[in-house]
Amino acid sequence: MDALRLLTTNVKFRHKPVEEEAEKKEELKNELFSGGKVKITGSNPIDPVTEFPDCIFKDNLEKQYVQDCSAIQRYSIPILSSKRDLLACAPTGSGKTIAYLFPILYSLQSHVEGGYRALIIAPTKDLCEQIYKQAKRLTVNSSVHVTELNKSNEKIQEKSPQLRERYDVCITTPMRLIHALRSGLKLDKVEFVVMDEADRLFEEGFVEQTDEILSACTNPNVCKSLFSATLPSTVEELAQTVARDPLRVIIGTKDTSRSIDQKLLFVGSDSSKVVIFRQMIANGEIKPRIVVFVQDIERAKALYTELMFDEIHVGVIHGELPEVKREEVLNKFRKGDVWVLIATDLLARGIDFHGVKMVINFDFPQSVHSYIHRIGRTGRAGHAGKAITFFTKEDSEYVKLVAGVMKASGCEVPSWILSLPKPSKGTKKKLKKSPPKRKKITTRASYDRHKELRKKEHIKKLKRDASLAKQKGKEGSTENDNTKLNYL
Ligand SMILES: Nc1ncnc2c1ncn2[C@@H]1O[C@H](COP(=O)(O)OP(=O)(O)OP(=O)(O)O)[C@@H](O)[C@H]1O
Repeated sequence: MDALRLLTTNVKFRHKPVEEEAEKKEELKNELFSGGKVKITGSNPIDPVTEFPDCIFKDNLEKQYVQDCSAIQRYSIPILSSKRDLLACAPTGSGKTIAYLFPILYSLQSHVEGGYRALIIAPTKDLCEQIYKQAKRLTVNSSVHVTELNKSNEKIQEKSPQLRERYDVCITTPMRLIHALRSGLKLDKVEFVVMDEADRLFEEGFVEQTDEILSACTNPNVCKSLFSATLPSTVEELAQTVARDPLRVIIGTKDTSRSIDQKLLFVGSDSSKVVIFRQMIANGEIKPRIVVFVQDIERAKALYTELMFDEIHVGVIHGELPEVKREEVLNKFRKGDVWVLIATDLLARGIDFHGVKMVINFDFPQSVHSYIHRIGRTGRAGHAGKAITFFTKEDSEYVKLVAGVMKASGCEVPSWILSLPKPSKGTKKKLKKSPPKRKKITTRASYDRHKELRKKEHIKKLKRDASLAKQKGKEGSTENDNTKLNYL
C-alpha cells in the first residue's frame, strides 16, 4: 500500500477553512445564477430576462424553492418564448430541464385538444421519467397536460388514438417515438421540439432516429432546441443543419465543470481498486452519498457482489435491470437508503440527485464527454462536489484527455500528467470503441476461486452419477452418493 501511496496523485483532500469553502460556494452560485461567462452568437440576439415571468408555472416553481433564474434559464426563456431555434450548452446541474420546460409551458399556456404540441426527446427512459416528474410538478393547477410515452401507455394510446389528443406535451425516447410514428402517430401539431442531451441524440445509432422524428414534425414554424453540457463541434455542425437561424448560447467555458473538485488517482492495476476503495472509505476520504462508475454491466454486478456485505448500503444500476427495479434503486438512493450507487454510463447523463458528495470513476471513462457527464452527477445547482478518477497503467495513454478538462476547470493537475503527449484522434476513437480489457473484480485469491470451481464440478458429477445409478436401479449407491454430498 505504501508503494501505491507514493504513486498516488493528490489523494488527500485539502482541508480548507470553512470561510474559504463558503466563499467558493458563493462564487459558484454567482457564476451559475448571475450569468457568469456567457457567449451568445447568431443573428439578432435576444436580451436575457432577470426573473421568471409571472404565471402559474412560476408559482409552482416557487413551491419547489426555485426563485432566481439560472444563467441558462435567463437566456432560454426569452429565446424559446419568441420561438427562435436554440443550441444551448450549459454545465451539468445548471438547470437545463427548467430552461426548456418553463418557456414551452409559458408559450402553450393552456390545453388545446388536437395532439402533441411539444415534444421532449431524451436518450434514456430513466431521464424521460425524471423530466416527466419535473413537468408534472410545474403543471400543477394548470390545464396543460403532460405525458411520458413509454412502453405501457404507448399500447394504450395505440388502441385508443383519441387519447393522444388529450396531451399537449410528450416526453419520450427516440426509439419509443419512432415505434409510435410507425403505428400511426402524427406530429403535425408540434410547435416545439427539444432534444435533451442533444450530442448523444446526434451520435451514431441515434442520428437516423432523430432525423426521422424531425421530418415527421411537419409544422413549418416548429421551434427546435438542443440542450447539453457537452456539444462537440461535429455535433454542432449537424445540429446547425436541422436548426433555422438558431441562437447559440454557451454558459461558462465549454467542456469544464467548475463546481467540482477533480482528482486523478493512480491505482497501479485493476486488482488494487477494491482494496484502495475500501481503504478510502475506512479513512473517511470517501463520504456518502457517492456514485461509482464502472465500465460495463459485468463489472457493475461484480463490484456490487464484492461490496454488498460491507455495511456501506450499496446499490447497483445498469441496463440489464428491469425498469421497475431501476426506478426502485434510484428512489432508494434519492431517499438515502442506498449510500453507494454503482452504475454504468446509463446513469452518466442527466440524472439529478441532491446531495451526492462525490463521484468515483472506478474505471476510466471512455471519452471526455462521458467524463464530464459522469462527474456532473455531483456539484449540482450551485453546490460543490468532488470527483476522483482511478487510472491504471493501461489507462495512462488516455489520462491527458481528462487532465485537460481538470485544468480548464481550475483544478490542480500534476505537471508530469500535463506533459504527457496529447492523445491522437485515432487513440480517442479506439478508447470509445473498445476500452482496455480489465481484470475481474474480486479480492478473493484465485486459489480460492479455483477450489470453489472444482468443488462445484465435483458436486455436479456426484449428482449426475447418483441420478444415473437411480435410473439403473442400483440399490445403495444413491444413498452412498448422497451421503458423500452431505459431507462436501
Ligand atoms: N433556478 C434554479 N434555482 C435553484 N435550483 C434550480 C434552478 N433550476 C434548476 N434547479 C435545480 O437544479 C438541479 C439540476 O437541474 P437539471 O437536472 O435541470 O440540470 P441539468 O443542467 O439538466 O444537468 P445535466 O447536464 O446533468 O442534465 C435540479 O434539482 C433542479 O431542480
